[in-house]
Amino acid sequence: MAVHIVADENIPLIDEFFADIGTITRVAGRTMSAADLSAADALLVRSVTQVNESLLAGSNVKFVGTATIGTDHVDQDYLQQHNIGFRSAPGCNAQAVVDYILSALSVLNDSRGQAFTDLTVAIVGVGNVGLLLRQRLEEMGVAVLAVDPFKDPQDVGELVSLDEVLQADVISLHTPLTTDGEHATRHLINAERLQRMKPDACLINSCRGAVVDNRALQQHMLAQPEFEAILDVWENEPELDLELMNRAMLATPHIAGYSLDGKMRGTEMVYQGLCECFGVPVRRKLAQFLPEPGIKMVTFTDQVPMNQALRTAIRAAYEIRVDDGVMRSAMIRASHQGDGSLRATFDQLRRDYPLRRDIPRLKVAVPSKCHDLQDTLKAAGFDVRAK
Ligand SMILES: NC(=O)c1ccc[n+]([C@@H]2O[C@H](COP(=O)([O-])OP(=O)(O)OC[C@H]3O[C@@H](n4cnc5c(N)ncnc54)[C@H](O)[C@@H]3O)[C@@H](O)[C@H]2O)c1
Ligand SMILES: O=C(O)[C@H](O)[C@H](O)COP(=O)(O)O
Repeated sequence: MAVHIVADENIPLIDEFFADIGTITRVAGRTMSAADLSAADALLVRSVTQVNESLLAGSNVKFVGTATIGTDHVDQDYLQQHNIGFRSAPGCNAQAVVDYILSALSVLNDSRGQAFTDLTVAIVGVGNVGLLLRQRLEEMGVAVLAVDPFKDPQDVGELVSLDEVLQADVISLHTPLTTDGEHATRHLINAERLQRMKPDACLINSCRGAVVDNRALQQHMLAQPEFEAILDVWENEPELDLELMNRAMLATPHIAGYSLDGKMRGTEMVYQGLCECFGVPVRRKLAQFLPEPGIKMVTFTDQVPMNQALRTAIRAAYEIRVDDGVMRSAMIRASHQGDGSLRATFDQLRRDYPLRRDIPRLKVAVPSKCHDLQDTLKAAGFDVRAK
């Protein structure tokens, strides 16, 4: 049976994984409509497509795959009620988000003349991303506080209350966006909780924009000039609050998870789900398509101070300041153009995002006598070679 697949044009390796399963139609994810699905058996999306009754009613879609970690754009109850198979890509780009946070912390440290180990970092949500971040930071010697009402400390390490977490130097958000129940995360960080943070705390949001009340954050930063925000995600994307962007220490267009490795892993995971749903054998594996990294090795030839070596290695793998600079200049240009330019520019920055690889793909050569440096770089996830 040939499966007709409608796929977001921004999902990589669609032909490589799916061409021998059926026919493929690529459409723009942001503007996908019910008309695009008239002949579809399977739908593959990213986070910018709202998958709900108004998209699916009247279609013959039997499987929906989202090549993303987040699932807040998918009405899973509707899928279940209509017997439509579903697969997301849990953890696919967790490593890329952790790399983003490490690069962000290295910039924060530079601006404050601090080392990684001078900070207490709070992690809100200890799932795939939060737990990997916790492991990396703790092994690097950073003090970590974590909160997660749905997790057992036996599985994810010690947990504290949200009140305690708000006292950390850095608060990094890693929850899904949820709107129901006692622990709903929409506006989890609101004016009152911002008030309870240290005046010079740094809030990092790389999960979903609406987990933070963006207006309250902007006002808080106006009143507390020492407070820093590092923002990858924005309330009402692709709308962007330019005022908030201008106040943020680092601003990026929802690309924390955009490593090649993470995106391709996402495609492989939905491919496996689609094969299972349609009873097709799994013939393709990510390793067939993942290229070798361009930068082969970073070499430290002599004793380098720990913080400097960490910063150099992290930024050789991922330099957040480049993404920040590209976004600011594009958005400022767009703000002088007509209606809709900011939205279009936000999406364009994401569509044309340059190639980036995960930290574990970068080899780092360290003199064999520098044991502490070797250990710390391994803890940060690098492929360390003693020489
Ligand atoms: N910016 C990006 O490019 C990017 C990339 C990947 C993921 N994300 C986002 O990051 C989120 C986290 O990713 P993940 O893979 O770790 O998801 P996950 O589902 O594995 O983990 C989320 C964790 O948050 C916890 N949680 C839920 N409500 C909470 C609350 N009120 N307080 C504290 N913890 C709470 C859950 O129990 C869970 O452990 C995703 O949902 C996605 O929206 C963004
Ligand atoms: O949820 C995720 O996996 C990430 O937010 C992902 O990077 C979103 O990317 P998009 O689907 O919007 O391209």
